[in-house]
Amino acid sequence: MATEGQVITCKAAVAWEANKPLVIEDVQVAPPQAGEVRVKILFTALCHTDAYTWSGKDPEGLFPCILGHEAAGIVESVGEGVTEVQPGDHVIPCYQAECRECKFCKSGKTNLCGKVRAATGVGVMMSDRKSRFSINGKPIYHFMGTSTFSQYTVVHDVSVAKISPQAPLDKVCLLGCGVPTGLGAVWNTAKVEAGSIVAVFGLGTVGLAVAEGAKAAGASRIIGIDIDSKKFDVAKNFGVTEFVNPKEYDKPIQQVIVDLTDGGVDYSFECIGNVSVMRAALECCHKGWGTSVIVGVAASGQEISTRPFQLVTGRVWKGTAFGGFKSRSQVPWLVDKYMNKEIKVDEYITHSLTLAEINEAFDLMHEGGCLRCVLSLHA
Ligand SMILES: NC(=O)c1ccc[n+]([C@@H]2O[C@H](COP(=O)([O-])OP(=O)(O)OC[C@H]3O[C@@H](n4cnc5c(N)ncnc54)[C@H](O)[C@@H]3O)[C@@H](O)[C@H]2O)c1
Ligand SMILES: N[C@@H](CCC(=O)N[C@@H](CSCO)C(=O)NCC(=O)O)C(=O)O
Ligand SMILES: [Zn+2]
Ligand SMILES: [Zn+2]
Repeated sequence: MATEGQVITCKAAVAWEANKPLVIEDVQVAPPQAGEVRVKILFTALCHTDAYTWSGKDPEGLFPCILGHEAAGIVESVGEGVTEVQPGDHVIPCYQAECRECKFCKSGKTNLCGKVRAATGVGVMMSDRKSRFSINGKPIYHFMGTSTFSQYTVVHDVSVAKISPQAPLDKVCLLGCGVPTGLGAVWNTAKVEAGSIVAVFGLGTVGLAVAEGAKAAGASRIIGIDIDSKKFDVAKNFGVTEFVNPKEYDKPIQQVIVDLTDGGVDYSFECIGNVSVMRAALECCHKGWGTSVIVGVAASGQEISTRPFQLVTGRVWKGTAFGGFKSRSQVPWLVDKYMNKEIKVDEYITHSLTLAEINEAFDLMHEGGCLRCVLSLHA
């Protein structure tokens, strides 16, 4: 049955309130307006940023909403003026847009895009500042411009990457967030050189992708730091060469790393979202040149601090969003790299469930053995 131009009623997981279990609801998804694309989501993974917003600690968190931002699907219909994708195209929604026209996109200095960010930060679409989701007439907010915990979603055309139709959507959904973030933090943000000593704080999906990226960049030592020793075995497969569990030391962890590395590491990455660890990650860097990249997302109200002397003496503090990748241009390239077996994806998937089991999937995220759980939306 043709659905183009019609309201679609489908299943979606709705976060009615912070921290309350998600509820599978029948949701009405309006047709895409000018510059918008309606996507049938086939597979979505869960990222810790979904859990963060759901927890109520995200200053941009609005309820009720449909979370989810690491997914893959097929274009169902497009609004007026959309030229770069058409129904049937295989796509990955991109929470970091790329319009190629705004001041950010044209700067050549950042992957951030300003075209739709003001709307996606308040859960609506740009053209009329309204949501395309509703339940019996009550609007439900979008999330990160993606809302992939729904069988159908509407995204801006600048927020969707067309990918190879050969790519398995149940795998490449991961290329919507965590894996590119880690790889890009190393390749684009830090620009790690061969022979570097690297420290990775937090060995979840993002930290393991940092390790994978550092190995590909030719790092000589990749030190993985995690308070869960169970992470260490699996981390070896992603390139981690040595492990440190801060719980096993009395000294501050930055001192432990400095002592292990003759003065500090060349590059460090914080992949947890803990502001004390962010400080340790900066302070374990080598005097004169060590660079620390903040990847983890810290809760509303949290602030970072260090002695300015740390920066005066040459350490550099940076951050990264989506690993600095330009989404629409580079996600298809990452998909091709996966298809050519140049980057891992399958190895990060530890669990597969259905949309109806989404609350169990969130519970799994807090267990050490879970990296990414992929949900099938139409099973
Ligand atoms: N900047 C971006 O664009 C971007 C993109 C994706 C995810 N993120 C953020 O990156 C972070 C990591 O995401 P993830 O999915 O890999 O999370 P995760 O929870 O799977 O991994 C975090 C790891 O950190 C470890 N850990 C927790 N506290 C620690 C401590 N004090 N010291 C050492 N290790 C500790 C945990 O045991 C776990 O292994 C999250 O904050 C997420 O929101 C940021
Ligand atoms: N609303 C949050 C922002 C959190 C944040 O920093 N998000 C990252 C992506 S995390 C993906 O898992 C990001 O890309 N930030 C840049 C942007 O949002 O434009 C908060 O305010 O804490
Ligand atoms: Zn994410
Ligand atoms: Zn732009």
